[in-house]
Formats: sequence, structure tokens, C-alpha cells
Amino acid sequence: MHVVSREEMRNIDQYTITHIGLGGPVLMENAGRAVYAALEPECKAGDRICVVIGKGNNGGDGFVIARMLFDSGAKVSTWLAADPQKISGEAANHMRAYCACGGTLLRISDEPETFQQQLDRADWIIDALLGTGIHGAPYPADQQVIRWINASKGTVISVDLPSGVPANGEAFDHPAVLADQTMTLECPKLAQFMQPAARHFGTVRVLPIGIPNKAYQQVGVQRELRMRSDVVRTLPVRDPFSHKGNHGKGLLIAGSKNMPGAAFFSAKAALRSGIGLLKVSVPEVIQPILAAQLPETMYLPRVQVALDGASGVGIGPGLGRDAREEELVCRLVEESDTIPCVIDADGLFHLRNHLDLLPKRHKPAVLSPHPGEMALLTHSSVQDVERDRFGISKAFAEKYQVYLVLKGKATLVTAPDGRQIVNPTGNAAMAKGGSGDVLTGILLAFLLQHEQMMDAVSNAVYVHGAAAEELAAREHSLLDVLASDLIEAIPPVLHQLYDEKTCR
Ligand SMILES: NC(=O)C1=CN([C@@H]2O[C@H](COP(=O)(O)OP(=O)(O)OC[C@H]3O[C@@H](n4cnc5c(N)ncnc54)[C@H](OP(=O)(O)O)[C@@H]3O)[C@@H](O)[C@H]2O)[C@@H](O)CC1
Ligand SMILES: Nc1ncnc2c1ncn2[C@@H]1O[C@H](COP(=O)(O)OP(=O)(O)O)[C@@H](O)[C@H]1O
Ligand SMILES: [K+]
Repeated sequence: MHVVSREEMRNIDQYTITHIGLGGPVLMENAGRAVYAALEPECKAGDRICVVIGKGNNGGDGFVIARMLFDSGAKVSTWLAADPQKISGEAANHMRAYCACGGTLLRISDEPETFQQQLDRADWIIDALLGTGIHGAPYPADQQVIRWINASKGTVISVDLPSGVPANGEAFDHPAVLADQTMTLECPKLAQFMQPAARHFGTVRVLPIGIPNKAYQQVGVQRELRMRSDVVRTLPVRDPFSHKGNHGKGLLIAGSKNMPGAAFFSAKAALRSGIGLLKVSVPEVIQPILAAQLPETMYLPRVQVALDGASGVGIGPGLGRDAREEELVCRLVEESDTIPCVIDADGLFHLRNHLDLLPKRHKPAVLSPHPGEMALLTHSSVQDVERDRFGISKAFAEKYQVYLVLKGKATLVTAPDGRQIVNPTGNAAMAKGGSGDVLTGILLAFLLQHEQMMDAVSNAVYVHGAAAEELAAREHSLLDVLASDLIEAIPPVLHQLYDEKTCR
């Protein structure tokens, strides 16, 4: 499923209308019909529904929804936030169709008190005020309508976008609808994955409105939301005659005296994610503790680190920040030139002054910063990173020729050629020290078992988040999940995914 910017969505609509010949009224009819079909099973007989309509095409969708509700005998009141004379194009066609079917239009500016009363009594409020077309802050009259909607008690369903939210997710401080549910038309917009916009969406449903694939190809959309079916399709299949050497010989350089756990989490996650052989390089002082906890791996004293036949390397979790480690990180990034290399945490800290090593590699490295580390790598602030996750990731991945995993809610994976995949899994239970170390291990293991690096990285991020969801869905709350619990939830997640693979 594609993820689009405002401009891409407009071009896709335009291509569909002009070159494919599906007219604007058809798409609008499809959009309104899709929202109605999603809403109808949730409404009880006698529920009061208030449809709030703006001047543009988002309002046009609202007319279609109002018409279908009216025709079905629902208790619908339809409120216009604009002058009907100023409504034009497809929206005007659908306004006329609504009226021709016998529907009544009320203007908010004529009867603001009645509007507020009806909003207060409504079980459902359909927000079709503003969609992707808004520029800047909503006009003052619309801001007032938005405040009234937000003060209402009914369930607010936003059509396409919560009104007032900029589709590209730019930071804003003006009023915007706080939806309970957003029925996104055709495909998710960037705003759904960015702060502060994302908080306005409530739960999201994506409703297809019949845009053909050709339109996406023509516009050249390079962003996708990872679907479960993509993960199931691309997970590696084990050859029944395989042996441990076929599933990767990983070398993990992690952990220090004060952070032995980081090495443990990454190593155990790699083993749980299918790696064939794993060697962990830690300072000698912590080796006995780790060896007792994790007897499945081999150990290599930190002072003797060498690739020594490894087919993939993971560097960084809990590594430490001394000059010795900086040298080690640089050496390994250079020496592991032709094999997968995952760099995280302290590895990124050291690498920040040696980024020029990255584009020289034959096999692109995988970097997995959280927003703080990304700010360090780009000499910017966390706010700068969060303001433009998509743009900053793309520029960095292309410039340094790396796979970049920008972590957070909706972790974003970017390939060296600029393709981007948004991850849908995960929850706030992962907001705890050690979660990232688990991801490093899954990444290393998956890179050694997948054909395509983009699949390996995206599937690792998906499984990592799905493990947290699995825990929260069963015996855990969002408060009590530990990094070690995440590792123990990898098996049920993989079990389920492989089950789905064999069912196909
Ligand atoms: N065929 C299609 O393309 C399809 C589109 N679809 C639907 O259309 C939506 C996009 O429609 P859109 O482009 O008309 O924009 P929309 O969000 O309704 O409002 C823009 C209007 O608001 C105005 N306005 C501007 N800035 C403003 C502000 N700050 N505060 C207040 N008002 C402001 C501006 O007028 P202006 O004031 O600039 O004259 C303009 O008239 C999209 O989200 C989806 O729901 C679907 O039906 C599928 C087919
Ligand atoms: N609120 C959240 N929703 C979804 N995922 C989250 C959330 N908070 C953290 N995560 C995930 O948890 C992991 C945390 O990684 P990181 O910050 O590197 O942790 P650490 O360095 O402590 O191990 C990342 O994969 C991130 O995407
Ligand atoms: K809307």
C-alpha cells in the first residue's frame, strides 16, 4: 500500500481523471460510498448523524455520504460551512444530487446555535470540512467549527484527513479536528506518520476508491506501508537439507562492563531470529556472565576482534564510547565491506565523524538510529528530525548509500535508492531501554537469511514491533514489557507468520 504526499495524491487523482478517464464525480462517488459502507454497519437505528461539509472536494465527499445516509432513512443533518454559491465542480454536482434526492442543507453561519445543539446531540459527526487541499491554518470561521466538533461528545469520523491537519504532516499549532476514526481515502498520507499530526487521526481505516495501479506508477510513488502479506511472502524458507553454515555466521561486537545486557539482548534476538552461528565479542570481564546466560553462542575477547570468516556483522549496542571503540568501529566498517553490517547505538556515536566510510562500501551498511542518534548523525536536533522524518531519511540514505532505519512510532526504512517503507507494528511498550538492542539482533539474523536487503530490514522491523503487540495482546500491559520479553515473543510471532505462509 502506497503512502503519499499531498502533491502525489493530487497528481494521482489528476492522472486517473485525465488519462484513465475515470471522472472526478466517479472518484468522489466511490469515496463517499466507501465511507458510507464502512460507517453503516456501526450505526444503530435511530442514531443521530451530523455531516459537516466544507467548500472543497472533501466537502464533495460529504455530500455523497449525506445523500446515502438520507436515502437509507438515517437521522442525518447536513451542515455547510461554506456559501453554497461558492461550491463548484464535482462537489457542486454532488450537492445538487443530494438536494435533488430531497436532502436539506443548513448553513452553519445562519444558525450557529442550532448547529452546536445538533452537534451536542449527535451520536456520529462526519467531518468533511477540509481534506488535502488546505493551505496554512484553517480560516477563522472553520477554526470555530473545528473547536465545536472537538467539544462534541459523539464519535467523530474524519473523511480522508482530520480537518485542519496538513497532509504532509508539517508542524502546526492551529486547531485541527481530533478524530476518533479517520477514513483515509485510497492510501495513507504522510501526516498519519508524523508528529503532531498523527495524534489527530484516532484509529485509521484505509478505503480504496478505485484508483488504478497505473496512476501510482506514472506518478512514481516510492513510499509504501509494509503489509503483513509482504512479510509473509518474503520471509525466508529453510531448505530441509540445510546446515547451520547456510543461515549466516554472525559476528556481534556489543556490550561493555557497564552494559553487558545490550550484548545479551542483541545476541539472543539474533539466535531467536534464525541465525545459524553467532560469535559475540565482549570485554573479557563480562564474558563469563554472558556465557552462563547464553551458552548457544561462541565468545571472542574484545581485544582479538577479527572478521574471521563471518558473513555478517552487528556493531554497537552497549559498546562503549572510548577512542579504542571508535577505531574498532571504523576498522570493521571498512573490513566488512562486502558483507552485511548493522550499526546501532554507540556504533553510530563513533561513526558520526566518519560517515565518508559508508559510501565506499560494496554492500550498503544498515544504520538503525533513534531520532536522537539521527540528530547526531545529521548535526541537527530531534525536532528537526521529527519535523521531516521522510525527507531527512531519504537525503541521508541516498547521500551515504545506506539502509537507514529511523526508529520510533512507525519506524521508517529507507533504501540507498530512496525507496521508503513505513512499518505499521509496535507500541509504546517498546519505549524502554534494551528494545533497540533486540532489533539489532533481528536485523543481523534476517540480513543473513533474506535475498533482498530491503525485505530483510523491513521484515526485521515488522517482527520486532509485532513481538510487542503480541505481548500486549496477551498477558502484558504497555508498562511491564522488558527487552527480554520482546525476545521471547519472537517465536510466537514467527510461528504465526510461517503458519500463514504455508496456508497460502
Ligand atoms: N478528484 C479528486 O481530486 C478527489 C478528491 N477527493 C477529496 O478531495 C479532497 C481534496 O479536495 P480539495 O483539493 O478541493 O481540498 P479540500 O481539502 O476539500 O479543501 C480545499 C478547499 O478549502 C479552501 N481552503 C484552502 N485553504 C484553506 C484554509 N486554510 N482554511 C479554509 N479553507 C481553505 C480552498 O478554497 P480557497 O479558499 O483557497 O478558495 C478549497 O476550496 C481530498 O481530501 C478528498 O477528500 C476525493 O473525493 C476523491 C477524488
Ligand atoms: N511509542 C512507541 N511506539 C512504537 N515503537 C516504539 C515506541 N517507542 C519505542 N519504540 C521502538 O522501540 C525501539 C527503541 O529503540 P532504542 O531507542 O534504540 O532503544 P535502546 O537503545 O534503549 O535499546 C525502537 O525500535 C523503536 O521504534
Ligand atoms: K476531513
